[in-house]
Order: sequence, then C-alpha cells, then structure tokens
Amino acid sequence: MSDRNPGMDLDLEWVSKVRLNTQAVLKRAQRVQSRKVAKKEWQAAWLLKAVTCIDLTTLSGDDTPSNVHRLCMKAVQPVRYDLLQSMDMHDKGITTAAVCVYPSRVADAVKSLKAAKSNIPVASVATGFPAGQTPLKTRLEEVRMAVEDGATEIDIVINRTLALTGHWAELYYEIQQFREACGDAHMKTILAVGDLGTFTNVYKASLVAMMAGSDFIKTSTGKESVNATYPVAIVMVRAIRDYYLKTGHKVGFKPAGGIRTAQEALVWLVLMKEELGDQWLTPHLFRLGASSLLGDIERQIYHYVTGRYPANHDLPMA
Ligand SMILES: O=C[C@H](O)COP(=O)(O)O
Repeated sequence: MSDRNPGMDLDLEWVSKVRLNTQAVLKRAQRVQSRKVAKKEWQAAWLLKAVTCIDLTTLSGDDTPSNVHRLCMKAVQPVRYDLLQSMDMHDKGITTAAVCVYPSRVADAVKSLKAAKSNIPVASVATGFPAGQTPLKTRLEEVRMAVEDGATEIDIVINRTLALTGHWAELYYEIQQFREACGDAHMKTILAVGDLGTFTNVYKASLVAMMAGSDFIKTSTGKESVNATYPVAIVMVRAIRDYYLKTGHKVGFKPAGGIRTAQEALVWLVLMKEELGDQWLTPHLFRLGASSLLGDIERQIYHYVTGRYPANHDLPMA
C-alpha cells in the first residue's frame, strides 16, 4: 500500500458547498463506457493488471475454513500456470491484491496464506458489515479483533443513518475512531452508495471519509440493490482528485459489488487512467472488490492464449 492518508480537520464549509451537475456526470460515465478497449496482447496485459488489483472476496453466510482456503490458493495462483508461461509472465509473481473475508474467517485466511508462504494481505470487512447497524462499541471491537487475528486491511462500512440525516461531523468522528482502531492496518471505507440517494451525498460522504483518514474509499458492500456503477465512480474519483489537490494525499479507490466480467474490469481501468492517471493504476491505489470476476478474466486469457474458450474442466479452479 502507498503512504497512508493522515486525514485532516473536518472542513464542514467544504462539505456544505458541494454541488454536482448530474447530467455532466452521466455523460462522462457514458463516454468512459463507450471507449474502445485494448485488443489482443494489449488486452491480455490489461487483464493481468486487473488481476493484480483484485480483492478476491468471499462474503457468504456459508463460508467455511475450506472454501476460504480454496479462495486463498486461487489468490496465490490466480491464472493457470501454463497460461502465464505462454505469455512469459509465469515468473512475475502475479497474485491478486488481497483476499477479503468476514472477520470470523480472517484467522483461516491468514493460516492458509502462511502455509502457502504467501504475503498476500488479508482484508476483513467490519463495523457491522453490511448494514453498519450495530452499536459503535461493537463496531470498534470488531475492527480490533480482525486486526488481532491478522487482517492488515479493514473494509469498514459507514453509518448510513448519519449520512442520510446530514450528521457529517458525527460520521467524521466515527470514521476517525475506526481508523484509530485499525492501527497499522489500512482502512478502506465503504460508502454503500446505493443507500445514499444522491450524487451530492456520495461526494460529501467521500470527502468526510477522506478527511477522517481513510486510505481507500470503496463504493459498496455488494449487498445493496445498486452497487458499483460508473456514474457514482466518477463522483468518487473526482472527490479523490479534489482531496489530493487540496492536501497532497493520494486516497485509493475500490469499486465493489456486481463486477463480474473481464470487459467491466477493462472499463474500470480506463476510468481510473482517464480520471486519475497512471499513478492510480496500481494495487496501492486501486482495487476491484469481486467474488466472481476472476473466473471470466481467466477465461478471456485462456482464449487469448489458445484461440478457443475453455470448457469447465479446463479451468476447474476458476
Ligand atoms: O467487497 C466486495 C463485494 O462484496 C463483492 O461483491 P460481489 O460478490 O458482487 O462481487
């Protein structure tokens, strides 16, 4: 991860002045989506870049040590070895950026990755994920316990009640406390944009989260009815850019929820490149939170290497 964002004093004047042009945001998002994406070897290279930015996720009620172990093994070898070999990329240490699990599964993931001699970070969701509707004391304790179990990245969810009722100062102080509870673990703050109602609220929540010291801002939990969309991303990355121009601190961006195809991954990379520039195109500042994206990326890479699409048995771990 890059240098941490230390945050800044809450600037309520900045927050209250926010006005957004919805039509302009929608138009910009449409333009990004209609960009021609790279083909052939360039596409394969971009897809491998996307792989290195994935927070490979499982957040299910039926998660067990064994499916978390399988997830970890996939994170360590995200693309079949012989496919990487054909691209001369087998010795480049390609792994996903992190694995992301519920707090109760952190110890399992740490154990599996340690056994595989991998230093892929374990990210834990926390603070009453996904709704964030548990008492503050419990939410803080959950962060501390995940860190104690070995998580080095914590994906907190914000209290949407505070955002929806305009209690920005209270939201700022809560997020500051989460940041403190994280200690050295990097903090990604999930805004749950599908619950926030307006682009203006999304921009304000982004600012408040960054002012309170978030290392990343993340769109969604994957459990809202609307998750990562390109228009919302435009709003969030512009908040990241404005915060950077004002403070000199780079905050990362993590779209998450419903990202399933290689084509979508390419659009996300284009969006980052065009809005924030190449310096944001690294796992230190960009993550794709996804539980089922990697399978399609591996499928497309298989097609690039062999000229045909795989049968299920060709990619049994996908
Ligand atoms: O944080 C990541 C999301 O929960 C993943 O959502 P997904 O299962 O729709 O890919």
